[in-house]
Amino acid sequence: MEATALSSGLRPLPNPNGYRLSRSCSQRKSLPLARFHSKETPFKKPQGLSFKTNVFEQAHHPVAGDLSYDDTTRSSVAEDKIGVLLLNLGGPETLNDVQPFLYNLFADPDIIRLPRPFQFLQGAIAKFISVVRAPKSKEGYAAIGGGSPLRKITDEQADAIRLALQAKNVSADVYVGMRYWFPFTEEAVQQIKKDKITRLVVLPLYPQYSISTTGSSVRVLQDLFRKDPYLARVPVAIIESWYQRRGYVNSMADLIQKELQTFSDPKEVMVFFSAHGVPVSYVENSGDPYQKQMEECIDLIMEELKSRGVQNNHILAYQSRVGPVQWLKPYTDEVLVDLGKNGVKSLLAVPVSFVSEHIETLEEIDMEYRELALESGIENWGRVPALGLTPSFITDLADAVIESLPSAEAMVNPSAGVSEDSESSDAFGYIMKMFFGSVLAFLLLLSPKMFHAFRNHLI
Ligand SMILES: C=CC1=C(C)c2cc3[nH]c(cc4nc(cc5[nH]c(cc1n2)c(C)c5CCC(=O)O)C(CCC(=O)O)=C4C)c(C)c3C=C
Ligand SMILES: [Fe+2]
Repeated sequence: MEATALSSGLRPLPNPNGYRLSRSCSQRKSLPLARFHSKETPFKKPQGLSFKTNVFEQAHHPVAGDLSYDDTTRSSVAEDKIGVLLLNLGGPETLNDVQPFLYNLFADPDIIRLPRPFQFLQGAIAKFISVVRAPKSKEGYAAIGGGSPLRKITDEQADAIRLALQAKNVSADVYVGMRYWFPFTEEAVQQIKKDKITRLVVLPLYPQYSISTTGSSVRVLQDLFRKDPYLARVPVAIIESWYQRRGYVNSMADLIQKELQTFSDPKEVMVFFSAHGVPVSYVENSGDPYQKQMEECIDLIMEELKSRGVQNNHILAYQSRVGPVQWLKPYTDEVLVDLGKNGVKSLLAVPVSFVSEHIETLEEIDMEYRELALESGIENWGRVPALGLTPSFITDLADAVIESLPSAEAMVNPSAGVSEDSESSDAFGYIMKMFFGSVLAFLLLLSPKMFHAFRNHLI
């Protein structure tokens, strides 16, 4: 997989709604995919690539928490002003934010992937889907208190990582950059520049890499860095995935082991890993490593539990599908029904693709799936909390940051210079796109199948 140079050919887009617009798909160049790693094919750091690192080599570090700055970093790093940028999805903070948040999400060309000739319709399609889906989404957010807890939790995680780094003699400013809501990645990057950070570690809060999550956020970041002469020269390391780190695996195993004890007969409990899905085409056509990494992640957690004498049966299924395409299978709702039919009586749900509580744990798992499971014959239901501020987990993320510091490299080769925006703004083109886009959106709106597919989780 190569780290393709991305053009920074961005221009400001008109913003009729007053909220954030993603750039249009037509401005997009090919996405540099993550370096993948597996047990069979150990990851090797590619020669000559910049702006990415991978902590596979440190994945089997013996004990989380025993690293300190002096152990691993070169002396030149000591003079740096270190920044850590946590990347996350973001979530609507009020019900009024839901539709614009959904708009930002569906306007992302890494979420709705249109064939090139149709890419100019991205904005109109995003508008259509966000308007159609908003009522259903609002119901979900209303059920969990009127908004997403993601910002608050991520801010707390940022603070905890800062303190964990401090305890290891690393002084760092920790920033939060969200992809689809406040504080946006762009805001975080502006602050990083203002604070004159001279070495940056980028830590996406997704254990497994997907084009739709880490890939999308990193693409935005690369565009921002390549456009700015100061940022282009800041050494940056990106920790692309960290599901294989001992600290993460052990922390997950701790949570599962603890929760199993709440059942009257822990040995009989089916451990049910529920991961956020992605469309199958991501994996099969675009090489998204998400499914493979997810399966490896589950294996590692189960191996760890086994080594502790915990031998429960387990299963992995995928939740939260949207729209009229095939998503990774098996689907969580279908598996729950089958397990109930097949006589499983006790089930422990484990959210595994995300490290904070959010709408899909608090509403989809705790409410929708719990109800479905109980209706299907499952009698005893439990759910493992998201890792959140679990100390062993936070300490391990701090270790991952420290380990990656020496490998940070500038985004842009100084001799190559910084690319400038090349596309001039074209008002006529924009009006034409909006006109045809609106016509298409209107036609889509008239299609009951499309309406239904985007309004509900299920097709
Ligand atoms: C690893 C995690 C995630 C992947 C992969 C992912 C892919 C993905 N998501 C959508 C559509 C939606 N996601 C929504 C919310 C949402 N998604 C994730 C994580 C992943 N998404 C999280 C943590 C959240 C919740 C944020 C919060 O507010 O708490 C939503 C909005 C909620 C809803 O209406 O259901 C949508 C829509 C797609 C299409 C996709 C892959 C292509
Ligand atoms: Fe999602």
